[in-house]
Amino acid sequence: MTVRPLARPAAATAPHEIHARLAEVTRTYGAVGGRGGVHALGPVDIALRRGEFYSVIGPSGCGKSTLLDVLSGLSRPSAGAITFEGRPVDGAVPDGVGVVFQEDASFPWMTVRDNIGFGLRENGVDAAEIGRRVDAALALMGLRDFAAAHPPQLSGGMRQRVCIARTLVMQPRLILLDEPFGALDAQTRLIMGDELLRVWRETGATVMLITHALDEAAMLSDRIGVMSARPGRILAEIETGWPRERDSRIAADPGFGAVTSRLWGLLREESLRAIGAQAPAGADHA
Ligand SMILES: Nc1ncnc2c1ncn2[C@@H]1O[C@H](COP(=O)(O)OP(=O)(O)OP(=O)(O)O)[C@@H](O)[C@H]1O
Repeated sequence: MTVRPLARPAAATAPHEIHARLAEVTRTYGAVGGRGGVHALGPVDIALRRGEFYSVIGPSGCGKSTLLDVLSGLSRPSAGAITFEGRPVDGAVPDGVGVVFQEDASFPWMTVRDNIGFGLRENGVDAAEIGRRVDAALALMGLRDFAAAHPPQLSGGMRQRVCIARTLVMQPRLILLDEPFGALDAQTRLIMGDELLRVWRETGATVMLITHALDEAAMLSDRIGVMSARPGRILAEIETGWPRERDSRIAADPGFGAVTSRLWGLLREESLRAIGAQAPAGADHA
């Protein structure tokens, strides 16, 4: 395990192809005339390497979702520059970027098959190609036997698989996930984490995962960006050094404890700061 502070010169990542980059990115909500508002994020610098699995952890309310929103193009940064495959990301989700959210975004009135093919139909892809891609996504996400079911007939984990499949059929080269397993029980989270690792390996996509779970970040990632309390900055980037062929059983690796303790060592102070900042005035005298 190595800790790479962001202050290192860019040459340190030279052997890696940079797939997406945030440079000096900040986001302030509700500022009027350059004053006031909530400074939610930054400045943040992240250089995502093509094909890596990168997770972001940080204290509650530090700006993790904001980071993902600006990187995806769903919202604009207040300052700084974002690029994907060398082109600026500016106010729209670029082709090649797929986003998965925590909340179940499946359409209950459509079958699983129609849910997964939705984006392709909207984009005017021809029926044969839709059929081919949906079949592949159903197989990849273990949903083949449920193609004709409707989401209300499925468990929470399976509904989230439908949402991931719906993103995968668009063949994203960068997959951004915001707490995708947050609503699931602990065992289902582990299984979904393994499925995500398999999808990552089989598609060769770059993945950025936002999570509040240290062990999830430690298990799944090649690198973990640790954020400060709001306004979130990247305090450190930790390389786990795991092999590409891995699953949740990596938690039994002798090095796993060192990764999680390093993460908690960085996060503990920040989490206390985040809670302190949210406590009502005078609460510590109560
Ligand atoms: N649309 C908005 N308008 C005003 N403030 C916002 C908006 N969205 C987020 N914020 C504020 O920005 C800060 C960062 O929010 P964000 O949701 O990005 O953090 P987070 O780390 O994802 O939070 P959590 O840990 O709860 O998931 C918070 O203080 C939040 O209240």
